[in-house]
Amino acid sequence: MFENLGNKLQDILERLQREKTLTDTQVKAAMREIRMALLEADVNFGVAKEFVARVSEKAVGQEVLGSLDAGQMVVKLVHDELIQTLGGESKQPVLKTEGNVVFMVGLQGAGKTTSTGKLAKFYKEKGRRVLLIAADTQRPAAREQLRTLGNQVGVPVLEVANGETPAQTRQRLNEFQQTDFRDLVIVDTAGRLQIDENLMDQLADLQTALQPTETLLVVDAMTGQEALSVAKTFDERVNLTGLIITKMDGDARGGAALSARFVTGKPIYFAGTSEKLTGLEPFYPDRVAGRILGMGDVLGLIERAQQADLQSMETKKAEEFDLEDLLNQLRQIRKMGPLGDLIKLIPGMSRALPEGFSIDEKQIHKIDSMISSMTLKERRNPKILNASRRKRIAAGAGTQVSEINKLVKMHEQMKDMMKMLQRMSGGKGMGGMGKLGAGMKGGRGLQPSQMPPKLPNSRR
Ligand SMILES: Nc1nc2c(ncn2[C@@H]2O[C@H](COP(=O)(O)OP(=O)(O)OP(=O)(O)O)[C@@H](O)[C@H]2O)c(=O)[nH]1
Repeated sequence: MFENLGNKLQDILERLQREKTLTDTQVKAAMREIRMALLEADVNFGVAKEFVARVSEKAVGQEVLGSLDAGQMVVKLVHDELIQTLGGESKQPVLKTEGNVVFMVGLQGAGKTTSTGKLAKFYKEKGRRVLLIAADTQRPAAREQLRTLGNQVGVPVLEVANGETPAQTRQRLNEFQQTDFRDLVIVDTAGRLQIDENLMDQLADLQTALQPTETLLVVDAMTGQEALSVAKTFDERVNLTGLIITKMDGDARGGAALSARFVTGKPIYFAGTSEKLTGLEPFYPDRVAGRILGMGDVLGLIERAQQADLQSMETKKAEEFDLEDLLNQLRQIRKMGPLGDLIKLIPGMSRALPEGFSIDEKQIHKIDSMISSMTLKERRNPKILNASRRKRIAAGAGTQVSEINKLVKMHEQMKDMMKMLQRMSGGKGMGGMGKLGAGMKGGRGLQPSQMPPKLPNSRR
């Protein structure tokens, strides 16, 4: 997601940065290109127009033209404007101590049921007592899907029976609460392929009965900004409070996320980043803007590392990090999401990597079998592997010698990455990184003032 847009914006901005000073004509030309790049990424026309108008206006107002670091100032303006377009400050549902009811609405296939399961996991891990309600009576399989997700997360699921009235559902919820009190109830409602009156009536009735404190529209990023066209109708009938954008891990162009705030007027609370239950992240406009401009997302990386509970990394020094550790960590990291995504969170990496770069998950399996075919001594110091050992290990793992060579190289790169992270944590290992994250304005991400001085070098 955002890869094409990011590359284009970075190219335009890099060109500006190479100039000593900027003329009015240069800035205007760049703004036209930015607008084109946004439109090609399927961003709403009005959003693209306003985006460029605001950056241009500020560029004039701040007397960028003629100033010495004009290019860098434009980068900052674009970065700031991206943050604003994505919603400005990160917003999250405000939960009370008890009595929280979250309604999940959206079109069929948007990812409602999956996101309901993910939210249950997210909040359960925050100490909430969650109950799920499977209210999708249109599609019996959806109730079964939610039951399975509930089992996986370890939260109960109350299933709405066919023909049950909203008042009866309320009654059953009250009875449930008396025997097994829950402070957060998440309701997976019925979806349709298209908006239909009957569905809206049903949702509105259920809403009146259950009185949700949050009503979240789930939208599919792969559908592009078109996915947002339903928001108005949903909002008119059930008063949306926020959005969840799913399938941000796909190759969607970014139009939905970038247009969402402008088109719907609602904040994006969460982004779905995989099919797995762990694939849900609170949405941070500043971090996403940083990723689009190739500035990475160090805080996102730290959070994932912490969640993966990378115990040995806490104490290991980068130089000591060997293939045995890599094997253990890979098994942990795989729980956290695709490695290709993690690497792109490192500042500068999205530009440094070859176009279309991705890590095949099968590749990770292969790495696992390659390391498993080595002796402990070799895992500790892979540089001792001579040609014949590399050949035998490759055969044992069902792969080529070139793959073993790549693995040894990747190990070195990982050590470099760790060195960088450890330097940032003041040499305290990954354990210290949490303190760094917490120290950064409530861990909300890099602020514009903390931007790297230049955009990372392109693939020149
Ligand atoms: N890659 C990816 N796939 C997702 C994500 N969220 C949901 N999906 C997939 O999208 C498909 C549809 O998801 P569901 O949760 O069944 O959709 P729904 O909106 O509940 O659909 P109905 O119950 O039919 O209304 C499933 O295959 C999910 O695994 C995501 O963030 N990333």
